[in-house]
Amino acid sequence: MEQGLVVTQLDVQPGECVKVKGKISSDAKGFSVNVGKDSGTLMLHFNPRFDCHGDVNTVVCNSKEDGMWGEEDRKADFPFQHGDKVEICISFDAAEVKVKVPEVEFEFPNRLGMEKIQYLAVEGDFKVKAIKFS
Ligand SMILES: CCCO[C@@H]1O[C@H](CO)[C@@H](O[C@@H]2O[C@H](CO)[C@H](O)[C@H](OCc3cn(Cc4ccccc4)nn3)[C@H]2O)[C@H](O)[C@H]1NC(C)=O
Repeated sequence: MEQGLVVTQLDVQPGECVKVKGKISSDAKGFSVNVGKDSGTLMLHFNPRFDCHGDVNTVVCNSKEDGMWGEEDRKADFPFQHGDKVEICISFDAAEVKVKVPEVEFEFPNRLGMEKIQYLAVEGDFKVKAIKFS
């Protein structure tokens, strides 16, 4: 599998936005957008699953602390289709992380109380076209 996009040395503050624009593969099984301190300490692992890990058309969110996954949070909405071009906007504050996609806004607790995003990684069946910080 191709290595996805990884961006380090970021300094994204509360209220600011990380925008990831890209295209979901036409045969996607799943993809993930990860933000946090580094690969082992994630504020949010945002993982739309078309058909993987036993899930079908399910968004799974989680955190990771010192390399250990937290408790998964499965969302009710699945606003993605194979081949979609999407823009995913992630912002946060002391209490929660928000993930805005067309038509739906997902929320996830800022379990680790992280005060900045230093790391972004996009993995799986998603071709990144652009990223923007605003
Ligand atoms: C019921 C007992 C077993 O539970 C299962 O345990 C699996 C292993 O921990 C859970 O799957 C893991 O869930 C994590 C989030 O909680 C992550 O999603 C783990 O994947 C990390 C990962 C990303 N990637 C790159 C990637 C990303 C997207 C598509 C393709 C590759 N490779 N591995 C993924 O392997 C999976 O979500 C979990 N299922 C349930 C229902 O709890």
